[in-house]
Amino acid sequence: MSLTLLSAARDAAWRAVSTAMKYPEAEFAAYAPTSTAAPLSSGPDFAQRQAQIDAVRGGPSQAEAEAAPHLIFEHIAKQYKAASGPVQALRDVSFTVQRGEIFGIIGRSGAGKSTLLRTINALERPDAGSVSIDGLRVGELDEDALVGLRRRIGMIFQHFNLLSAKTVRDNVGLPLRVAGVAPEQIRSRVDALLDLVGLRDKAEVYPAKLSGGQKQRVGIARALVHEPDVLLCDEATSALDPESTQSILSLLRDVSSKMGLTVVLITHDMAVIREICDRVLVLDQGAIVEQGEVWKVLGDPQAEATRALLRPLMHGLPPDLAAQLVDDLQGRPGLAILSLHYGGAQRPQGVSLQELALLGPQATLIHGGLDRIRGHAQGSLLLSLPAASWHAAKAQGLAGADFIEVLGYVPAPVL
Ligand SMILES: Nc1ncnc2c1ncn2[C@@H]1O[C@H](COP(=O)(O)OP(=O)(O)OP(=O)(O)O)[C@@H](O)[C@H]1O
Repeated sequence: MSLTLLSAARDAAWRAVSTAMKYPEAEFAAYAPTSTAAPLSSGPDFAQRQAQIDAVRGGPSQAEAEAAPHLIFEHIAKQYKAASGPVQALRDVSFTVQRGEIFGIIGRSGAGKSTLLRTINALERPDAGSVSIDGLRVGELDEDALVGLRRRIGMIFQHFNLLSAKTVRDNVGLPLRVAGVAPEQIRSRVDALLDLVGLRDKAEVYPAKLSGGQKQRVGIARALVHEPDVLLCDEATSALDPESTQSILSLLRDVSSKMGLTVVLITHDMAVIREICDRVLVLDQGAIVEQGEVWKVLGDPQAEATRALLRPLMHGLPPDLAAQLVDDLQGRPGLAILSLHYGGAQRPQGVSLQELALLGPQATLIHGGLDRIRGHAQGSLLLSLPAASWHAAKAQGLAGADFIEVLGYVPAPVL
């Protein structure tokens, strides 16, 4: 087949893929052939391009490259024109993501998460500001360079976006086939990826016969076919049950560390952030309201939006128990109900029972719990105890807690 014919055949295959998929061509543009690039064999063309640029510029030292952020967002703004008027989806958003980190973006519905995520692979163009990847400004890349860039950025979706008429093997291999990779290379790369995601035995199965978790594993394998160095996850576990969510999150963590992938994920579920992310950024109405290491943000949330998103994870007092405690307090003068809060900053090893013992033998643990986030113990414990022992314990410190809230106290009668 002549070169022109090969290129025309690939164009046709590409058009068939985008039509069959029924979502924007741009989303699958990583599969499209470039007008100038040779068929992809295996090489990371984006990395090569970067290496060439580095060579011309004198190149960063390895230490500099490791310390330099992988992704840089500078003053991103985006406004949509809706029927009801303009919608400001992003406002002056600036942050960085380090190479190899798992970075979470959380916010309520409509906060701007998808818009922000899609600026990374130029599925959305900001009105102002810039996104840089390895020092290259995404907004300045031409179409061919964008195709190269998108091959370095894998993406997985909430609803998996698999082709129902293709087997697992063909779904995973499709981007390579469209990019013109030789069949035997496709086969060996797909086999390796199916091994990685634990689906080798499902290679010839159609998506309809897979569970949600298995479909997302196929989505992950497909996102990794071009050996990307960035993986974008768009609510990747929102359609999954808790058990599948756990297994997909641990697969992502595994893949990220094995392949040195930078992962950027968006979610509205703080449990996902707690489970997998190194750092988190909280978006509210298009603006950053908080960001930092996950254990710090979760242990001491500053913004109301963060607190609202955290509420489902709090070991809060169930309403029926609260009512019972009030009744209980009425008849027990001298009793106090305390909530001991642990933010985790000083406590990588957990909470010592010796410290809790300072509260005395009559202290009763009523409710609560601790989580461990990146080695930091966080949570709260609700206790009842005679106020006198609380005062004694206070004199010796806070029984290990970062702060203690007195929820109720019935003064003892004056004799
Ligand atoms: N194509 C569009 N046209 C008009 N408005 C849009 C468009 N895309 C997004 N928006 C609006 O921009 C705002 C941010 O949307 P975006 O999808 O980025 O938020 P999100 O945090 O991802 O929300 P969700 O969690 O519900 O997916 C919302 O108010 C949304 O309605």
